[in-house]
Amino acid sequence: MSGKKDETPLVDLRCGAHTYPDGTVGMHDAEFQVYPDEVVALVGANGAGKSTLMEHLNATLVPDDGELLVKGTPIDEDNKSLARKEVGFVFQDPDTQLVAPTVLDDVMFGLQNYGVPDEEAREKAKEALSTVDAGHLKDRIPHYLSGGEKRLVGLAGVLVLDPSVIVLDEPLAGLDPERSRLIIERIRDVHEDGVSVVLSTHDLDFAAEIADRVCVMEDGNVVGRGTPREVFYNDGLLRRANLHPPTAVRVARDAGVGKEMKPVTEDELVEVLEGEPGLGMTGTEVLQADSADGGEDG
Ligand SMILES: Nc1ncnc2c1ncn2[C@@H]1O[C@H](COP(=O)(O)OP(=O)(O)OP(=O)(O)O)[C@@H](O)[C@H]1O
Repeated sequence: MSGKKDETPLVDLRCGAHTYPDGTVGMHDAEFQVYPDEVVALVGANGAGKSTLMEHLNATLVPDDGELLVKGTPIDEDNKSLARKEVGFVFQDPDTQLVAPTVLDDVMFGLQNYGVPDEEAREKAKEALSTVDAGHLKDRIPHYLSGGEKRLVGLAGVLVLDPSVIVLDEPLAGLDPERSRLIIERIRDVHEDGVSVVLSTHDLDFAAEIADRVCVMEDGNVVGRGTPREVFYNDGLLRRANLHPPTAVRVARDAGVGKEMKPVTEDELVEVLEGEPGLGMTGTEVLQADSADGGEDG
């Protein structure tokens, strides 16, 4: 398990239950913490409760019973703005977030809501856009941007508020490999700048590559958590949650290697395979052969 437990969490959610207005229980008996300086991946099958949990982290949703603490402060009706300020949410559907006539106006919007004067807001918004390599988009109409561009602008709109935590719902959904790579790099930059990141994903290769901790959800509950190595080599847990292990785990097993190191990423797998005498293929060749076979996705 990750050694974060002694630190005070930035966000501490205890949710007895969350019931939607139509009576569907979206989440129950769940606890979830976000610690300083970490990337947490939330994984689980469709309908497992990932979005429901994430929307509790900035008090967009509130538990029927339970509580949310942000930096140790309990959040209630009167101080939800603290949760919104500290925990920035980047929606899966970027159109939900982009409302202003231009990209720059959009990124300025949150700051103006907090009473930041226009000129200062404009400068900060430009800075946030360049942080995510989207400065060139500032005069565009948000609605007409590509999916990847919208995702970057959504990220800038959240970063400009200087949050402690950003929450990204399926940040790679619908993106081509190049755009995905760009978003992954930006997430890494944000993390290096000291912001903790929570993201949900169906792509376990991505989770293995980016996360310090992985939390597994099933049927509205967090049923397992640990480092990527702990979670992705836990067959019983993955089966229970209807998940398939990441590519590196499957290939290592098929090749009968890596029992000590337990590779979870492509780079770790290559390292293991290249150290393996008499394999007959380099690590890269094995990976190519796996993808030519149409290696099943997580
Ligand atoms: N607005 C809503 N009204 C009623 N039920 C909802 C609502 N939103 C989600 N649910 C239900 O809550 C449960 C958890 O849904 P949630 O969207 O949190 O899952 P998820 O893990 O994010 O799924 P996916 O991977 O498909 O996005 C599901 O049974 C879903 O049908």
